[in-house]
Amino acid sequence: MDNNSTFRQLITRMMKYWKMYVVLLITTIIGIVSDLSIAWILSVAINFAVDINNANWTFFIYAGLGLLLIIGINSYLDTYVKAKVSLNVRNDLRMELSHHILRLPQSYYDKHHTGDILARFTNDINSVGEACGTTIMGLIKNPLLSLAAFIYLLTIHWQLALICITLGSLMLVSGKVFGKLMRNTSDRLQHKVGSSVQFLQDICNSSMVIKTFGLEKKLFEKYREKSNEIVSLERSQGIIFGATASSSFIIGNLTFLLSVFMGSYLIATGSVGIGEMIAFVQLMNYLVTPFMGLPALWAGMQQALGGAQRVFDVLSEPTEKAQVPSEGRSPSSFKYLRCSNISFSYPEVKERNILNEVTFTAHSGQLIAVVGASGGGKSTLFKLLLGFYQPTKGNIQINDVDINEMSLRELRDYFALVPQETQLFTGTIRENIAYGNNSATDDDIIAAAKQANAYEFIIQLSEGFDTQIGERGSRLSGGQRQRISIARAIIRNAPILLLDEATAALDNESEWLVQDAIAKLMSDKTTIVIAHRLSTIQNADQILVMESGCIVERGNHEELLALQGRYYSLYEKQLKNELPVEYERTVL
Ligand SMILES: Nc1ncnc2c1ncn2[C@@H]1O[C@H](COP(=O)(O)OP(=O)(O)OP(=O)(O)O)[C@@H](O)[C@H]1O
Repeated sequence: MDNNSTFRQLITRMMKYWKMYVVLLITTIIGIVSDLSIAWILSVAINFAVDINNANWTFFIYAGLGLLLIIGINSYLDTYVKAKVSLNVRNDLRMELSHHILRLPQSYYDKHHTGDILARFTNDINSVGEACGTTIMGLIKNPLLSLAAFIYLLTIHWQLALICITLGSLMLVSGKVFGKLMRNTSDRLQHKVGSSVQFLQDICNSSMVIKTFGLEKKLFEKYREKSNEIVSLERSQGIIFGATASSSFIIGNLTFLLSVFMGSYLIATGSVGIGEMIAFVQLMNYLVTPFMGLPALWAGMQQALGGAQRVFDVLSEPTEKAQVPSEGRSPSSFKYLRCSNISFSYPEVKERNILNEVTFTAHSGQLIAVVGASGGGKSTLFKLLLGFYQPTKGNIQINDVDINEMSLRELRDYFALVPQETQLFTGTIRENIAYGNNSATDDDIIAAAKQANAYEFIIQLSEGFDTQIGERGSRLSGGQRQRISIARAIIRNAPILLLDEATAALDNESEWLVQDAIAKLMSDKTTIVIAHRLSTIQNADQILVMESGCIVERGNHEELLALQGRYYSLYEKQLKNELPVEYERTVL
């Protein structure tokens, strides 16, 4: 995305507040007229002072006081509206970005670090907001003020005005050069800041591993390196800002001094009066100061455009497939799910097939177990069922409908998911269970908690269902987290349960509670389970053994044992020293 297109996109968002910008244009014009009026009043006052008999002091005092009042009100309005427009644009971008990222495909999250997305939400949006208020209005006001001052100067002494404007324009050249440098540095800086936020996020998410493995020193050194890179870029930015400011200062003040010297000469030769000359000097101030500010404003704008580009880059990422209009199919009428010859490779590694000609059918009420070595493609199969990715070959049907013909919402309404790593949200237990079903009542939440064997521990907590569970449920034990996750799936009451069995071992009591909760959840549901403990799936109607993306064996427990193949050796290896535990379920 180039600068122009980024700017166009930004303007589109700003135009929503065109009325505020009209107010700002008016306050800008009033500001400019007030500034020039001060110069005019100065010249009149000095002339009065020189020619005391002609003085109309009453007019002078009223004009001065009136002007001060106008400037005061105008500057309040100007500052307030600029702040308001900034915060509105910031808020709109935050809303737009959050709405968009919630709809981005899973492939986006597989590719991007969340820290990077968070940096766009904070640093980038803030700098864009600033640019939409103070910076852009400065870029409009400064040239206008300079132009108005210049025109006024022309009326006083046009030759002198032309000399001054020629010198002053040199500042624009410096602004252009330094603005470009600033944009480059700021892009690199934003990138580094994003990467350091990612790193910090990883640190915060892994505090227990860091402490246990004694990684504090190593990670601190790594962070120091990242921080040093940021410091070095910020230093470059400081140098560019400094060079911009000092070149503007030198050129501006040279122009100013020149005008003072030449003005003194003109007074001495009687070409202009003292009043006019004072006005001239004041006007030079209005000509030069805005000019001096322009390069820094321009650099700030470039920096903000860099941030805006990073925000728009995310916004231009395509969201999940366009919603197919819902046919009103009801998940409760579920009869079967069929995968027919599905193959799949991830977009980044197209040449590697993760799933190969996978075919199976799950009829209503059945328990299908998927087992096999790590990396065999079991979780990928779930991602396809949930419509996170599309198969590269073959199709998936629910009842008689290809899932591609359903809206994603319609498709996902068929499923409840219990992921391997419980994904809970910061908030209360009540909120976390209720995420499973928007229309859940308090009674539903309590019933789900009871069914998930979570009720007992919840009511023992001081705040009960209103207990805050901490970041991703960090204030709960592993087993408690799993039971909340199961309660969330229970309350969803979807016909198909996708269960990715947790690999983390729990103590016997906790393990029993979790397995009992899962068994209750599975009763009267169609369940597809990724099983890591073969002891839990001996009741399964069909067990699919996956290896390198292919189903290499299928059948029930007894049939597969009798085959004496892959499943048999897995079972032998795993169950030699394990007590068999089975999920009990009610088959419809
Ligand atoms: N987003 C991704 N992009 C590219 N490759 C991926 C992605 N996710 C998984 N893979 C690869 O796909 C293969 C199958 O992964 P998958 O997670 O489906 O295996 P699995 O059978 O569920 O493993 P486990 O039992 O360890 O959870 C692996 O080799 C993995 O490296």
